Amino acid sequence: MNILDKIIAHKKQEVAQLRKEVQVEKLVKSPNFKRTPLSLKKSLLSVGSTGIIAEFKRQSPSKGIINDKVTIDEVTEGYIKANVAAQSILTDNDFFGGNIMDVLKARSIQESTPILRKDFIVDGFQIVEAKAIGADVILLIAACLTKEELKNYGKLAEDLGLDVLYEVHNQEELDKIELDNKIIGINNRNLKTFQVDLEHSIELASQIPDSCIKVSESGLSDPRVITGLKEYGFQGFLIGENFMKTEDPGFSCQEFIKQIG
Ligand SMILES: O=P(O)(O)OC[C@@H](O)[C@@H](O)c1c[nH]c2ccccc12
Repeated sequence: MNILDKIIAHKKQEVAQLRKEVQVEKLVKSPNFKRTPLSLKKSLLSVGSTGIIAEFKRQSPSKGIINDKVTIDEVTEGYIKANVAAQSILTDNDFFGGNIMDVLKARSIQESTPILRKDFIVDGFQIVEAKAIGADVILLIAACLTKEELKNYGKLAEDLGLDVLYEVHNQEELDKIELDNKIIGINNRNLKTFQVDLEHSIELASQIPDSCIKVSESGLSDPRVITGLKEYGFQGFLIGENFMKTEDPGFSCQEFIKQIG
């Protein structure tokens, strides 16, 4: 079994258990559920957007512990100061060391910048939960969902006012998505092998219509690469480890953004 299959199998059990413990009605009553989510699309398209989606990630299956010292509060403040287009926060605990409290805390600190709840969505419950914890955007990973699931979960998110980042790694996955006005993230990292390949992403980008926003994800650590990717029509850049592996991720992000210009 590859790591992605393992994570998904685990996630399905986790959500089944959660569904027994938490009533959807309770989520709907939470204060954050009433807010109007911020739009990732708008943020990425706004004039002068840095395009950087900066991630809070303590650990990962491919890298082990990345940073277990910094707090979500200080990193959120640093990323906001750096003028990121959005924040991405991992909420998977078993493989990435995250939790939903991180999103709740970040939301209580900032109300200006979209928050992506980064998890492996396998159930509509997680989408309702995303809204309840104050997230603005969810991730749908094409590698682990069927065409119907992508459509139905996309629709549920949209009905709740949440934006969706659809993640693909190859043509087969891209073919599962209805490509109109969507935000498409091309993951440079193969989630099954952890191999990172930028070339492959650039090729795939040419298969995405202009009505979509293109986001390049993973393995980005050189500001010059961002400038290059912009020429291929990318408007968003999801960066985690390059910031998180430093002592002060917020500061690293500020310096990085200064270098893109
Ligand atoms: O840390 P990196 O290499 O900059 O990558 C960030 C982000 O793209 C990566 O964490 C990611 C992309 N898609 C995912 C899906 C699940 C968990 C994590 C991810």
